[in-house]
Amino acid sequence: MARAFLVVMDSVGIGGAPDAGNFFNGTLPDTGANTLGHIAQACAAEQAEEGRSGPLHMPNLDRLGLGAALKLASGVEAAGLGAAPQGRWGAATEVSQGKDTPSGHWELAGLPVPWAWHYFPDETPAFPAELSAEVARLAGTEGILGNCHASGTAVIEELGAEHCESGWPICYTSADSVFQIAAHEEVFGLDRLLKLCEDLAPRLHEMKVGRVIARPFTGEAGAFERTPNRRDFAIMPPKPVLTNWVQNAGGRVYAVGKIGDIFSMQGIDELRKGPDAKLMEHLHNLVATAEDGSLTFANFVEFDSNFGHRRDVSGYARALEWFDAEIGKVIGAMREGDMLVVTADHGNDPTWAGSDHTRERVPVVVTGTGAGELGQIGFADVATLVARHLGVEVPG
Ligand SMILES: O=P(O)(O)O[C@H]1O[C@H](CO)[C@@H](O)[C@H]1O
Ligand SMILES: [Mn+2]
Ligand SMILES: [Mn+2]
Repeated sequence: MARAFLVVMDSVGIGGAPDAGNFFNGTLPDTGANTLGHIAQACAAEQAEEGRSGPLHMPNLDRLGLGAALKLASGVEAAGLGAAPQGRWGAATEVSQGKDTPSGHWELAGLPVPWAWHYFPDETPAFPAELSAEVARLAGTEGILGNCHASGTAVIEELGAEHCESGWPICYTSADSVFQIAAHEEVFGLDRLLKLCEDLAPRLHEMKVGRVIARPFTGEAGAFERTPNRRDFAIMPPKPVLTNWVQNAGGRVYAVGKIGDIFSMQGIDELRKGPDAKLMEHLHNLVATAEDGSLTFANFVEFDSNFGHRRDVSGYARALEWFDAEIGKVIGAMREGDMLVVTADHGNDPTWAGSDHTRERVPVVVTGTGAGELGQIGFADVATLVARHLGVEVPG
């Protein structure tokens, strides 16, 4: 019987989005942004040599059609990519009006976002006065810090010491529809931060802000570090998605990584979390143990959070090469009747300006179901591919 493994490489876009000009990093439109293409080109030009060397080495995903998908999406060819595909492969275009994680994942799971997200303006203060006052009231503080667009690592460096002194939460946003709160795990308290985000979330969801994100950090001034206790309080998907379809048909659904948060646990039987290295162990275990009829839906976030937003090209390339080697082992362990789909949710070109996501097409490479070109498809076609493989009905 069939099993499906749907694996999202967070932010591994392949350029070519037809509406990239409507999305921005600061004042620069995303036109021409190409996460995988620009990384591969930098590697080939020996401009990504920290902790690795030479052309981007991703033989396993490339053999399935990763380089072919890149070329189809954006016309870009790069050394190290472009083998003759042995899997099914295509380039997917998003229709949801958001270049963020929930928009991408919901649409991959069959639900294009049916509303316009609320974004906060790139000015200081970024938040309306009543909202800031409400955050302070819920936190039990006299005010908030930040109140601006920021990179999360830069903002704790800048305001962390003041936060430790005053106890005021650091609130910031980005080009995504997010309200993020950074606070020191010991000084402010982790439970208190999580409670604050949870209490605040309904009000922000009402405004169509996609997520309230707790960003705990630790350490001393000058050496603050974020901890893995981040939590996203995301708006609920307004309709059933792939996870629900599979569950309703009697299949077990495993979520690995951020998938639980992104879908507010809708349609999910079991959640396994951790840093990406741990998530890969979970994926290997699930390939060995998941039941017939099951869906394993995994997100690997560190491409995005550790390297894309940080504009670290070498780091991103190292992560891609590690991931490719691990996926090679996953493929080797697959059984008859298994389908593996590897895709992405948006771009985050580390060679681009700013520190935000980039609007791009994404690769869709599939193994276990023969070879051939899927061509230019939509994100939601991924849900259909998986559902059909599992024999699950696609509503609507
Ligand atoms: O800079 P950091 O805090 O990593 O924030 C990033 O993470 C958010 C959620 O993925 C994005 O919207 C971006 O702001
Ligand atoms: Mn993402
Ligand atoms: Mn991100």
